[in-house]
Amino acid sequence: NPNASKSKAKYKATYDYIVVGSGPGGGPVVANLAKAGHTVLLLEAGEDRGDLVSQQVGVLGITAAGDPLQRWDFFVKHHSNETLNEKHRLLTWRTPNSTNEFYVGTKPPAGAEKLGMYYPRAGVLGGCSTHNAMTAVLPQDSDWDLVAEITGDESWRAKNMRKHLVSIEKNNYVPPGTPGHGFSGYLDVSATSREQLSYLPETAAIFQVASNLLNQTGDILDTVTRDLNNNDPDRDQQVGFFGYPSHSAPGGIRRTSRDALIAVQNSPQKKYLTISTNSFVTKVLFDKPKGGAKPKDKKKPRAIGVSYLKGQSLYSADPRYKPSNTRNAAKHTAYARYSVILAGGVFNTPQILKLSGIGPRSELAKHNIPVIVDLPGVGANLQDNYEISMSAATNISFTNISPNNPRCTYTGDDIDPCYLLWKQGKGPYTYGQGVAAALMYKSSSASERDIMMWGGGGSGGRFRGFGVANASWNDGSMPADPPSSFGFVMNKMNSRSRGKVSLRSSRPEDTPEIEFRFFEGPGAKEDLEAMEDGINWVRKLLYETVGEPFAPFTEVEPCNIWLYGEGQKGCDVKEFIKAQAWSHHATSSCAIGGHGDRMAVLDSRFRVRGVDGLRVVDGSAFPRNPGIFPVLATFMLAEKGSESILMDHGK
Ligand SMILES: Cc1cc2nc3c(=O)[nH]c(=O)nc-3n(C[C@H](O)[C@H](O)[C@H](O)COP(=O)(O)OP(=O)(O)OC[C@H]3O[C@@H](n4cnc5c(N)ncnc54)[C@H](O)[C@@H]3O)c2cc1C
Repeated sequence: NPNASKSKAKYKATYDYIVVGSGPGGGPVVANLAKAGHTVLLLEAGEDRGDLVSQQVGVLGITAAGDPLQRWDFFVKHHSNETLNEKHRLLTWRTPNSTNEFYVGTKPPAGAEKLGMYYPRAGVLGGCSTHNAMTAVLPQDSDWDLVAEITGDESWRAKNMRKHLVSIEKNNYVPPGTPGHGFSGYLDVSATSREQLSYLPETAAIFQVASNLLNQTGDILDTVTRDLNNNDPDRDQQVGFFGYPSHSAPGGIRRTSRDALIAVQNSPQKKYLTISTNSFVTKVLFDKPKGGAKPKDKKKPRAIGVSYLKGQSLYSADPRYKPSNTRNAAKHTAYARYSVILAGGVFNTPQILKLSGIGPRSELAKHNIPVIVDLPGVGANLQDNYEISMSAATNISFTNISPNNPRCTYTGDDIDPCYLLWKQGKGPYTYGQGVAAALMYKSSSASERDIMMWGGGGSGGRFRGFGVANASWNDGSMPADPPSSFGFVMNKMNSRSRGKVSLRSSRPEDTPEIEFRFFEGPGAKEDLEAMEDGINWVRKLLYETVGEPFAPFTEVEPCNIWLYGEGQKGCDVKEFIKAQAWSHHATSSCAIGGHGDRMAVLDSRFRVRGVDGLRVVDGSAFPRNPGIFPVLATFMLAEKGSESILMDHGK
């Protein structure tokens, strides 16, 4: 870089690269840059809470997700239509006069402030990989191929992207040497086993019928070990049951992007790595060079560093936040010789860009933010998977015949018998996933499998979305499922809604406004039909195919007999899906796009358009929400991003 020595003198730049955020996008980039011998500063707003049991035991993710030491609370709108938003039974309100901070439901107490739908995120070292459900499923090949098609950059083709899985994966469930998998990377990937399902005889019996209904032959205990991430050319057409893969090591130990950083800290390259936690980035700093290396660069502003605040709980999504935290925080600046890389996640990366003057001109003007680049795509194109649950009460109870099946408290302490067993390498927490198998389904008009279902007997299908911790739930519209119930939760991939992330204010500590626009715009009808198709398939399975001893069934979801009465009169499945669907796999708010696309925020090498020295490498970069679960794709994207940065180093 011809400007490097000049910049160094002028700005006392101490790092080659600055990376903001340490989730599956940022964490591996930091590690790769340090491994390549470049000095790198990681600025992470949260703390390192790798010491917490809830981060170590994979199935305690839900405990970690509710923990004020780790969580960031966002409240979002599913729809632009407020009447529809108010129908969701998990709508959340702030209750200033109650012992609980929040109320969840549709009949709030007087004076409660409507917040929106709860949307969990993690504000800690390792980002959401420290508390997510660890489901590690590859995106469809067409998701990668799409990037190649819209940008003309053939390196994004699925057949090339697979090498990034191979390089990071430490696979624990296929025979060593299986093509298309890696066995010595930092990211353990394990899958559920036949043993796990064999302890659940009634669930296994229904799964067997479901498997046969999808023309899968063979014993269900064998089919639930199939590799969901296989390298077959027709993988994205394959339906039926598979093992449920998760980013965890044998014994149910969670693996995260934090592990990539720890590996560097334990290596000779640690001298290149500076991790600064409790460091909340507020703005990217730009230089407007008088003359660039090439004439075409002349007018491009260059990112030279960032401003950040140092201190704990500086973002209002942090439940421990107080305005005085931000007021009292020390202000810092750091400079980068080569590049600043934003990886703050799908909500924060567009927020940081906009606060820095990169975004839609009119929105920046509204908040009196000087425009560096008018980039209308920043915060647009927000996408997510839809989720809905389906379940029915059966005639019998579901059992668990495992010799190690105590009643788990999910507290991860010495009163939790499952944690005590886990420490000995036994019991349900060692499985890595609470569910025994993944079921892939292709709705009738889809060209590839487009739905994943997971669940089972007893608690199966009981998940209805995320509720914020410390809330009262006194809305009678959601009676508990009977213990005899069986069901699935459905994830619909590649949903066609396009939402947005906009600034609420120019204060960095304020969370942005997030509107998903579920089932709005082109493709909404097809998405609804696909989800209804999935529900109808489950109904066919339960009410027409599974017989004794389970029948008769009583529908719990979607057409709840307690809500709709005998015959479920008045229950419109599509209306139910529209009102009650939820999501938590958001991506694509700063998307890669082609040269002629004015909504493209990034080029295919992750460079922010219109400026130099600035990239985005996190879930917000995907032009299309990848597959059913985004995290494995984001880990791979981080490898691709690292490759681009290293190839361009010094250019
Ligand atoms: C409860 C839950 C369950 C999930 N389950 C699954 C699953 O099973 N499978 C799956 O595929 N996906 C799952 N996901 C989604 C998945 O974990 C995310 O898509 C993924 O972690 C996104 O990675 P990221 O790097 O883009 O962002 P994140 O993981 O969100 O990381 C962003 C990081 O940036 C930091 N940061 C943000 N702003 C700033 C700032 N201004 N300054 C400094 N640091 C900042 C944050 O603290 C955070 O550490 C789940 C998510 C949640 C919340």
